[in-house]
Amino acid sequence: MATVEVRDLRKRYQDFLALDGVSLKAESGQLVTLLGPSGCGKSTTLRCLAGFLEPNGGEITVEGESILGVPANRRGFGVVFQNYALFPHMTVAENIGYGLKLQKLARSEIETRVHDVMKLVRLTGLGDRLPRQISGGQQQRVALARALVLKPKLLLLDEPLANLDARLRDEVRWLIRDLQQQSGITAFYVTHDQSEAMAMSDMVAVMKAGRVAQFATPREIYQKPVERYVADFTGEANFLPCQSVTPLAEGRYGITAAGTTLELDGVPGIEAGAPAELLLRPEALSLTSPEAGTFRGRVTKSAFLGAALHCEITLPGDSVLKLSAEPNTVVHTGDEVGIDIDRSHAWLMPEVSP
Ligand SMILES: Nc1ncnc2c1ncn2[C@@H]1O[C@H](COP(=O)(O)OP(=O)(O)OP(=O)(O)O)[C@@H](O)[C@H]1O
Repeated sequence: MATVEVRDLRKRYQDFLALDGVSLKAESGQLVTLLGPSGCGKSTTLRCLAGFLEPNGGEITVEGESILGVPANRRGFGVVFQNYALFPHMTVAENIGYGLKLQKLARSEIETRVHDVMKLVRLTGLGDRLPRQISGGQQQRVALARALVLKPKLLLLDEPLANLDARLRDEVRWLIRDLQQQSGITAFYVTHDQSEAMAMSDMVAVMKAGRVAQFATPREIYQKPVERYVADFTGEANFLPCQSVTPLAEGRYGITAAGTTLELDGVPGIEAGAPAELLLRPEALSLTSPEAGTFRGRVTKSAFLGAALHCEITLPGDSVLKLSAEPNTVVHTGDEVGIDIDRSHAWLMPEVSP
């Protein structure tokens, strides 16, 4: 169990600044996800944590003690990567027990621990197979077992599900989360998959070009993003430009958007008249009659998707809202409709340059 803190981490590759002041913290027993598009610095951050890369600035502490300068093999961390890197000539059990053998533990203890961890990751019965004789999902579970058997202080996972098909991803994802929670181990998890991040994490760091755009719980990241970049990266989103913004209280605003005046919550500190936009997640929107809606617009697209009817409504000023309606709703292209919004799911954000 360990509290891990990363403060103002900087890493330069030749003249390219890959990390430009990354700060985040994992409380003991938490799973913290680094989420972001390719190239934003997720793996670089994880490699600095693992000790494979030396940062150019900043600090990493475990239980308040700096670990910079401690070699990777002395950190006591478990590492699982997307390419499992199993030893091809060793059996599953030998792969899992390899680290314990290096620690020169007694054979009987190695056997017990390997047996226990194989049960935990549901590999019982496969101990004598070679890596090429088991499936991709099973190989990834071997990699996980190999890390867990060492009872690491910290588990570092870099896109561990990337090579698995959709069904296996789901299965291994829940297995990782279950094991991490049961063992109470602190973990950092790298992914570019938003749903994976939302489902598994205690905290999410959304990364943008070598920085952390927002560090918060999955719920906060989704419902209260600090800017469009975060909102876009964490799920379906509609954005409506605001014509006027008036701060009413800390984090509370009066706004006008698409001809409608509203009062709602948003990112604290937006100034009167500053450029701002309204985030409306699809589930915040429902169709109603033109007279009853918060907004009024015309249906420009509708498609039956089975569980829902997907609709696109164009508002005055040409903004488009996408929403899911009840599947038996009858609407036609060109119909005038009203849109009701659930204010608790509407959120005002400052317009930030990309
Ligand atoms: N050894 C290196 N030399 C030079 N540039 C590098 C090196 N490793 C990474 N970079 C660059 O640093 C940036 C961050 O890379 P990093 O691997 O941390 O990104 P990432 O968010 O993990 O991306 P991905 O999801 O594609 O793995 C990228 O622009 C990458 O091209």
